[in-house]
Amino acid sequence: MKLEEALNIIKPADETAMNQCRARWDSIAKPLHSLGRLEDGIVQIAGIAGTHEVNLDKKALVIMCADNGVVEEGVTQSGSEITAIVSENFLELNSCACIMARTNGVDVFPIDIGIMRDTRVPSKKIAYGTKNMRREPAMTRDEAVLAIEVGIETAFELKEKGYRIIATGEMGIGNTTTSSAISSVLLDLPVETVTGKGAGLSKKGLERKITVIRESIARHQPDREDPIDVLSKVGGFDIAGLAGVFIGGAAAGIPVVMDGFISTVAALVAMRIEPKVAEYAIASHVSNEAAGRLLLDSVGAKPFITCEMCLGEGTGAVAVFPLLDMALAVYRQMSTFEQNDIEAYKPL
Ligand SMILES: Cc1cc2ncn([C@H]3O[C@H](COP(=O)(O)O)[C@@H](O)[C@H]3O)c2cc1C
Ligand SMILES: O=C(O)c1cccnc1
Repeated sequence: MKLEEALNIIKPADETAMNQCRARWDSIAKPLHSLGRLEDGIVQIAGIAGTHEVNLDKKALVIMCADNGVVEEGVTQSGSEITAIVSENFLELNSCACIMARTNGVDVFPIDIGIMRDTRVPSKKIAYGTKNMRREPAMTRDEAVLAIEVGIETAFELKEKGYRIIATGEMGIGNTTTSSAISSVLLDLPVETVTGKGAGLSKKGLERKITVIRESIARHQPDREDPIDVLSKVGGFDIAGLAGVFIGGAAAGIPVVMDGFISTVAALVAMRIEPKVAEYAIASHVSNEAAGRLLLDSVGAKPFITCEMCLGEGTGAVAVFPLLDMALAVYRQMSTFEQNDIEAYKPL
């Protein structure tokens, strides 16, 4: 599906379903709103799915895998070759996110959207890695749109297969550099405020990373009002693909869970392209990366957990599934005030 077409079919979340869901929570024999954000999460999902009969039986984790040309500037501790190795490990479920997913009955879908070599990972490759953004734009505008459309297509495919919720993850050495560049431009914040150590860097390495991001932004002058311009000049295929998953989820009526720093940057890009996407994106945790909290605040999303995680791959997104499952079990099974012959609390 084309980007324009997807944007055109995004509807606001279903108010009736949300009100019915809220009424059910308020009828359950417990203090009002005492499961806090867990209740809000189920209400949000009801609005997205368009029914108060929330069902999260089938869950997917999409991991967009891609390389970043800017790695040749020494902004990471490990080399680009790690992207392909870790991405192929996803196929054997041999990664932190995959093990967490398997523990929770979540199916994993890694996608090679731009790894720099051919891999065994199912391919929707746009190119063999992006260009080095310090020297030239990371990708063309057409490539950025194509990568977004890969994500849109993926969300629709998963909906078609019966999945009820999608967790987002990524694998791409160098993608905290691109994420910081996008954050700095879209949030209009100094590079040093939104840049951290990523998968690990010395103090000197962090200084170099900040300089490289500053130089890349100065060279290309991405237009803050045009998120696709920003994505194509200083972004990556993984982030573009995930932005597409957020847009596709909104268009298909399926909730999409943000993971940490990189995934939330992708959600921010998607929301800047179409603000209605925010209603379909669910926060999970607060990344320990420098801009983790800042980004969540900027997209107006409240996380369920704070575990000081900063791993990526979708680990944080998958970590909230057991919480949502427990909330949903209470929502479905718990008896009401009326059944217990207790006078209901009145909403204030
Ligand atoms: C072995 C390994 C496994 C990973 N799994 C996720 N990441 C995480 O680290 C990368 C971003 O950090 P940076 O921008 O510093 O490269 C991403 O691939 C992210 O998913 C990993 C990183 C490594 C090294
Ligand atoms: O929060 C994240 O997503 C993250 C942070 C550092 C490295 N990789 C991922």
